[in-house]
Formats: sequence, structure tokens, C-alpha cells
Amino acid sequence: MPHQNVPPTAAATTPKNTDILTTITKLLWGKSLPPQLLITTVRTTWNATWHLMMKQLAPTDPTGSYTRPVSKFRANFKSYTNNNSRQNLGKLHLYVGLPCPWAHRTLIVRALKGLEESIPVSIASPSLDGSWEFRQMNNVQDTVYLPGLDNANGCKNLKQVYRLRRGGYDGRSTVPLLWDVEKTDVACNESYDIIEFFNSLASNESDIDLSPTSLKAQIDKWNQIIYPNVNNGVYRCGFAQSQEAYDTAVNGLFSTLDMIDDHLASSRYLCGDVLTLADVCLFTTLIRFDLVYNVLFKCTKKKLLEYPNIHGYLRDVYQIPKVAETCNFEAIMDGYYKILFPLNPGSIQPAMPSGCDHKFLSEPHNRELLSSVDKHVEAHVS
Ligand SMILES: N[C@@H](CCC(=O)N[C@@H](CS)C(=O)NCC(=O)O)C(=O)O
Repeated sequence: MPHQNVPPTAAATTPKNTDILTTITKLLWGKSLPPQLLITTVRTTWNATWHLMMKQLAPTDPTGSYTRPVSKFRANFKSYTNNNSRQNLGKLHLYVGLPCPWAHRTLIVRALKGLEESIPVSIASPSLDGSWEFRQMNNVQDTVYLPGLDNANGCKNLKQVYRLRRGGYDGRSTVPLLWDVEKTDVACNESYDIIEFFNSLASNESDIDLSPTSLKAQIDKWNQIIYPNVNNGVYRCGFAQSQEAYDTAVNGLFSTLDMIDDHLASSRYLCGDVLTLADVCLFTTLIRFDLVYNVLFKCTKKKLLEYPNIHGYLRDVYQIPKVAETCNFEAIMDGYYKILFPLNPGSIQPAMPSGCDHKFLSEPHNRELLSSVDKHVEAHVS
């Protein structure tokens, strides 16, 4: 008879599992429990353990909604700029982690502004307990995983760098971190402050302004929508600890993506024809969406591939010179699937969906046509 590949039924697997559990309970309590009680006990214990682990990973309010801790070191960049020149920048060093969308913002703006020489970088990788440690990586595209030291302070991990600051520090050691080498202190660890600062610097190599005065109000308006619903919204889905909290987050996320997709049907970037800081902030969440958030954070109503305008926009931003070099998909997959234990206990990485690799993202998007349509319309109106 040909071999039939019949999947095991629940009846075939349950007794085996309960046998193991019965042995464990016998060892622990000296007697076996009835199978149903045994399963209920294990489920309750596992749920309680899961909630405890999640509490450590992600603080929540009493409704089970994720509440992101505020950044401790906000910007005070006055002493670093002299008429926006780079005079004092020899002092600064940037610490990033490649999976992190907040750190990714700083890498993109640093590259677009041509600040690579002026502001050197150290790349940290997530360790198994979720903290950041240094490996032998000098380039964003490196895939070397041997232990290493950072380039500014010679530390093994980011916690050590934070602790070097005057007065010490024992709080969350997050990336991005902008470090003042001369003062041996944190200059800032809030990504938006850092990208605003990088953008404010005059550059010999690039005259791009990602936050022109004329668009500031629009940029702020987009940030106020995108930060809670999309950037932090995906975390509010993944780290929710009640069904209600998840439902609210996932509905807010997808209604915002629907709205953005409509908007991008007639606008090349969020604020019209030019790329702004709001686009940088949106991009670093979008580039991780189908790879990670859709699966691991249960952002499942749709894949980004199903949003034609958002997906074209993603390719458009990805193809801006220097942006692709800031994206390391392998590091992103590793960072999320291997480290967030309570969300993915076996550390199994799902297959990368098509549409997320360098090749697909480099395909034509034709969105430049939108700019000319805009200009054409403007020409007629004026
Ligand atoms: N508000 C911060 C958030 C930074 C943040 O949460 N970074 C995460 C990585 S994606 C981190 O370093 N977490 C380590 C920890 O919480 O200990 C920013 O935008 O800069």
C-alpha cells in the first residue's frame, strides 16, 4: 500500500503530551491530575508567564494597551552648531541598531545630508536578552556576527556606553543614541530630535532640506497622524495585552494606511513633490511591514503589497540614492524574530515574502509622473 501522508489528529497527539505532563506533575506534586485539569493548569500557568514576560518587554496601561516609555535625553543642540555649520561635529558619534525603525530614521537623514564623515557611526546588534551589544560590523550591509567593540568608546555593549556618562545611568539603553565624545555624555536619544538636528546642518555635499519652513505645518500634521497610528501603531498591535487594546490599535493602523494610500494616489510624497522628514518616518515602518509587522505583530488586515500607491511610494523612496544602502533586511528579520521571545518562542523566521527584497523594491514605480501632473495642474491654475 502506498504511504499516505496523513497529518496526526488531536487524538493521536494529546495522550502523548498529557503523558509528559502527567510525569511532570507527578514529579512536582507527587500525584497526577485528571487530564482536563492538567491542561487547564498548564494553560493558566503559561498565560501568566506570558503576561509577565510581556510586561518586561512592553509596559502597558490598565487596559492592556502598550505605552511606549518616553525618551530620557531630549535635544539640546545649541552648543553643537555655529550658524548651522559643522564646526563642532567632531564631537558627535551616532549609535544605531539595524532592526530598529527609530534608529533607521537617523541613518537615512545622515546619508541624505552627506554627514557620514562628520558623524561616525557604531552599529549595535540585539543580544538574546534584547539589549544591544557590539559585533564586528562597520558597514550597514555587513553580516558578521563576531563579538566586537564600539568605535567611539571601545565598549562591548550599549549599556556600558550609557553608563559612561557623567552621573551614570541605569535606565533603558535605547538606540538611536547620539553621543558627545568630548563631554562623555548623551547628546540625545530621541530619534525625531536627532533627525531634525541632522537636517538643520548645512552640508557641502547635499543641499537637501527635509523640513522647509513652508512645509513645516504639513509635516507636523502628518507626524501627528503617523506616529501614534503607524510608527507606534504597529507596536501597539504587537505588544497589546488585551483583545480590546489590539482591536483598537489594528483598526487605527489600517484606517490610517487606507487614508495614506488614497492620499498617495495624487501626491508623490506626503507633502507634495518633495521628500520630507515625515516621509522618512513613514518609510522606516513601511519597509519592515510585510517582513515583520504583518506576521509577528499581527498587523494582518492587509499586506502593504495590497496597497498599490503605498507600495509604489515605498519603491520610490527606496530608490532615492543612498536610501537602499541603509536597509539590511537580514538584520531586520534576525532582530525581530530571534529576540522577541514571548512573541516568537521558537525563533523561527518565516520565509521572506516576495516584494520585500532589494530586487523587487528596485523595480520601476513611475511615481515621478505624479510630480509632473502636479506641476502641470499648478501651471494651469496660476
Ligand atoms: N523614542 C525613541 C524610541 C527608541 C526605541 O524604542 N528603541 C528600541 C529599539 S527599536 C530600543 O533600543 N529598545 C531597547 C530597550 O528598550 O531596552 C526614539 O524614537 O528614539
